[in-house]
Amino acid sequence: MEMRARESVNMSEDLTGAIAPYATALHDMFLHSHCSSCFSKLPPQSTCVISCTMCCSVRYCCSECLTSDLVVHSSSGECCFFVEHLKGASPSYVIEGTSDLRAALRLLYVLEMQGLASFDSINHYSRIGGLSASGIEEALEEGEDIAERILEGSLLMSSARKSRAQTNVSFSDVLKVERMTLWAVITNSVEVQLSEGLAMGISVYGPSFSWFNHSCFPNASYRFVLTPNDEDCISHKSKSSVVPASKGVAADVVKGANYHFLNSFPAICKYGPRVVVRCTKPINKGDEVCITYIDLLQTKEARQSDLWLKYKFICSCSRCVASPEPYLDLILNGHARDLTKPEDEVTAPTIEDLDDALQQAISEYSSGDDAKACCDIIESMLSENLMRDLPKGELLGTKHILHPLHRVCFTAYMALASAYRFRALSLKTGSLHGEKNDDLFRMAKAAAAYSLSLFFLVESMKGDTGQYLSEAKFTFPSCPEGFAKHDSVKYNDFRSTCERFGKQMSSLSFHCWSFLAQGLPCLEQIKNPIDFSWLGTAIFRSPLSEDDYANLSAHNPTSFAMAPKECILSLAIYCITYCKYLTSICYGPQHYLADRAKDILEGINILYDPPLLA
Ligand SMILES: C[S@@+](CC[C@H](N)C(=O)[O-])C[C@H]1O[C@@H](n2cnc3c(N)ncnc32)[C@H](O)[C@@H]1O
Repeated sequence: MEMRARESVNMSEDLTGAIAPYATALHDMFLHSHCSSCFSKLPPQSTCVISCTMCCSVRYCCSECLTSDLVVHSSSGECCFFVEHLKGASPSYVIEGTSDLRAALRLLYVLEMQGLASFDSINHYSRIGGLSASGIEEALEEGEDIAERILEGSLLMSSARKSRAQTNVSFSDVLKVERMTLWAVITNSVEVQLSEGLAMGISVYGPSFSWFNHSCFPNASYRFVLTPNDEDCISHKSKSSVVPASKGVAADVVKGANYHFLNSFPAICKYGPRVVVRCTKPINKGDEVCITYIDLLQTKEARQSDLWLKYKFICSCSRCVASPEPYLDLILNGHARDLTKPEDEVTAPTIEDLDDALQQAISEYSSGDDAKACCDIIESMLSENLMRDLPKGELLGTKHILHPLHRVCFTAYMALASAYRFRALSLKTGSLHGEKNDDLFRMAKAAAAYSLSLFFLVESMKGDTGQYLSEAKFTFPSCPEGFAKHDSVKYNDFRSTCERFGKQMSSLSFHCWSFLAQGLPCLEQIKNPIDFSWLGTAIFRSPLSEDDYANLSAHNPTSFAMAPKECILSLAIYCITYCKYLTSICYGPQHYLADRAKDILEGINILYDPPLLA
């Protein structure tokens, strides 16, 4: 099954209304801090918070949430699972959490109540409640962690369902239904990210969301909204702009799964996160609408491996089948590196070694909060291996050479920008005197420098847009503020705004780069963050014309009118404004990120007289 546009749509329009979930489950770590019905944060020590008296494992923010959820919680077997069966679960369930299993218990219960968990649909179509459960045989045959999770999870589900309290529903003795439901949850559920930016739990939606396929070059995104608190963010769209379609034999499934019936399904989850799909590119009538299931800034190999590991399918989207490989993938593969170094200096295993070291540093940082150790490890790795502006002779003795545009660099910059920001924030919470103040400034400066490197790395990946950064002027008062107010942005507006933004960023960065990179050995090697000409013309088309470069170079940082401090402030303003613009395109102008950007910009404006924002 797939979803196609019923009509032509502009970029940044909601394609669906707010779709209610079939089943949701908070991740284990949020069970005590968030409401299991509506996912909202529970007020600390509030007398209004109510727990399930049987298992004491789930909590609710109010009696309405308790009433709306308690039947599903107890009748699905989730309550019994907490009381009797969790202690029998293997360490993998205890460590990785039980949200998939609990969502599967809940899903199976609601489908059974609607008569939608039929053996026919499961056996003939490999579907349950219209949701695809294909790939389960491959998952079980491979016998890896995922197979263990399905086998053990379905046993736990079955025993919890058998010991649940009163139920009139007859359920099967065999484990097939439990297995299929758990697999349908694993492959159709989405991580719910709300305003905290954390993944709070998972949600499974019906066909109106679950039939959107994946593409590594998607034309739609999705956002979550909580009702009734998030009324502003809810899409009031009455008629969906997408319709289900099917290819070949799957045509039977539309009839079998009975889409219209499934979508008139009463909202079992009265509250809980709704999902809204929004287009991020102009879409023509009849085009397939796709979202992404994975991180797209990865090589084709890594993307395919992610999709296989989690969903057991091989992606056949336009980016994956393109020949020759798209420029973005060439860069992510690090193929560009062979332009300036001896071929045998970079071999796959050395890159893998660096990748392993990098992943280890990142996981130590994310699990142990040791941001300093993470920065030290990654920076020494980059300093030793980065090949930038080094005389050719020096390359010969180097064991590993890392191209600055290699994906390892990309991940390293991302981790460093985050770790330095974390360190700056941690210092900010302490007292701000003497050296601490200097440290805070150094950390914030380093975070900005790595974020900027990241920005230019990403810019350089847009090789197909050629003269991307040239031409237009970007003056702050006329920047995308106006566009962001509208729900729908025209593609040409978007392109010209991006061009203006890129041009202005290049110019400002050129003038404050040496100041930002000072004291960071791996960035000090990069003399000019916007000059990627050393990649060679075969792969890289310069973002700026030779005249542009000449004009920029004519001003050296000392003769440039703006002091680095002012440059950095302007850079920050452009970035936040741009972030607000992109957020409004992908998630709508009411999204919490757009609000946060607005607050920061207003905060900056208050400090200036006359105001920076006209
Ligand atoms: C959430 S469902 C999407 C709807 C699905 N096509 C259906 O018929 O119900 C996910 C499944 O769709 C298929 N799928 C999604 N995107 C795909 C892609 N880009 N290439 C191949 N198969 C894809 C895979 O079988 C995957 O497990």
